[in-house]
Amino acid sequence: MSTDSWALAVDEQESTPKSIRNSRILKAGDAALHGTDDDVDKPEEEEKEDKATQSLLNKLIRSNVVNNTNQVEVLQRDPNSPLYSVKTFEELRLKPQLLKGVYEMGFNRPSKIQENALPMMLAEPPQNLIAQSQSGTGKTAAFVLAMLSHVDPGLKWPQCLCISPTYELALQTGKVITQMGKFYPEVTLAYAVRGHKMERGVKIKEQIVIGTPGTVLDWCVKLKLIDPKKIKVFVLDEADVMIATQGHQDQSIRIQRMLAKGCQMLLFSATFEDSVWKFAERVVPDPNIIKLKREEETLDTIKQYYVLCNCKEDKFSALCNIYGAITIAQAMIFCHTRKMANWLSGQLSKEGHQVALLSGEMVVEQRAAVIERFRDGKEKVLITTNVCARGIDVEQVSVVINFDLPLDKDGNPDNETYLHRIGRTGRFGKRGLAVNMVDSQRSMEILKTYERHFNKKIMRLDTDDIDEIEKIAN
Ligand SMILES: Nc1ncnc2c1ncn2[C@@H]1O[C@H](COP(=O)(O)OP(=O)(O)OP(=O)(O)O)[C@@H](O)[C@H]1O
Repeated sequence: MSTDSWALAVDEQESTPKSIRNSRILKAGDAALHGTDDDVDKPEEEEKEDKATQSLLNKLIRSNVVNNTNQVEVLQRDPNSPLYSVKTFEELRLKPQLLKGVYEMGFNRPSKIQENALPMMLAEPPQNLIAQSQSGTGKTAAFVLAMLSHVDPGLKWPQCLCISPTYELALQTGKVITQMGKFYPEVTLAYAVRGHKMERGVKIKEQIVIGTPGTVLDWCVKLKLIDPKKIKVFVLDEADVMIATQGHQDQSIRIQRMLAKGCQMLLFSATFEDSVWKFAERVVPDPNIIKLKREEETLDTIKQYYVLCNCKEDKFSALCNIYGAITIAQAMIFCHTRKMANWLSGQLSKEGHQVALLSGEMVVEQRAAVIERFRDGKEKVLITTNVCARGIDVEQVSVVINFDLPLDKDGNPDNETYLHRIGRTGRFGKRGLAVNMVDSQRSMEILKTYERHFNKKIMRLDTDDIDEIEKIAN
């Protein structure tokens, strides 16, 4: 392929993801918010949610590191070399300006993955690393610290190169670099992302470059702004999201092939399915590997009930009875379609509830704002559909209402989603309450499937009996 044609292809690939490109700011009164669009009663599963949007959303709403009580699994390239792990940032002998930056960010001690990953990344001679752990466990902060540590501020050319799957994700990582490097102003950062137009042959003085694969490739090959041979640290972030975008995998490999032999290669991913693993092995030769398993969710501490209803109005009055009988600090209510979520939101608002609605047509920043307000307790009820809530943990919610039972795209039971909606990980082992609204023979069958699959009794609740409802709160 000629340079120009791949550059064109790259521009196409790097155009904003659909969900963001089609975005507009919604105002109260907008049809889209109130469900008069033709497509609003389609199950949201039919709308493709891209991984990058989900990842960005998680970053935007996360204010703290995710705790994890699982053991970190470390596979060393050289099993005979000692395995270092650190419990404090001091042990890493960071430059004082960086240590100050770390503390200024409110980090007191390394997160679980950082305990092992940081000594490995900062070791001399440099070691390659593939690291996998769920979103929010501190991977970004770890590689940002590694990049900042390896930079020689006296040299005015790119020395660290980080590629991210999208423009927005690159900007988020850039923010972390700026924050952590706050007391290290000699180190500067350039963004190789669409829209940042550069003349051919201009020399880049910034020591760290963060960008998307297409533009980075452009900057290395076509415009010759970066000399790949001078890169000391190469980071490939969000590998699982990267390979979900067509073309990014090949571009990443092309970039990697241009780097010097001694360049340190680091790859991070939240998940590790086979395709990610194959890609990781191509990008990172002779790697050390660190894995941190996700904490398992369980239904052990959840009391599960079902309510028999005939129609949505019935479900709504059952919900009102529950609200009338017990005090609910915060609840999440799941609906199958956007139309249903809109309707319910309207009904509950009329009853005087403070309701937050998370809806598929909102842009990512709007969704993050809704979740943030709910997380801060500004609204007590969050109504959502599957797609919007997938992968998002709102930890303090103790009551979950399945206004519609979760179904997969073929209308069959979806055990994983059921577990994720109502389950809790060990550390949030607080007692929870889940109420399922059953409105047909079919939904009863689906409920029974969940009961059998998890081998946990789902009890009937008569919402016309206030005394009975009161009991479930105890
Ligand atoms: N050692 C630490 N102590 C306290 N907070 C931390 C620590 N490391 C990271 N954090 C914070 O935890 C959150 C998640 O960290 P980070 O973004 O690095 O995780 P991640 O695994 O890269 O997840 P994601 O891919 O979703 O960004 C951020 O708000 C970050 O500032």
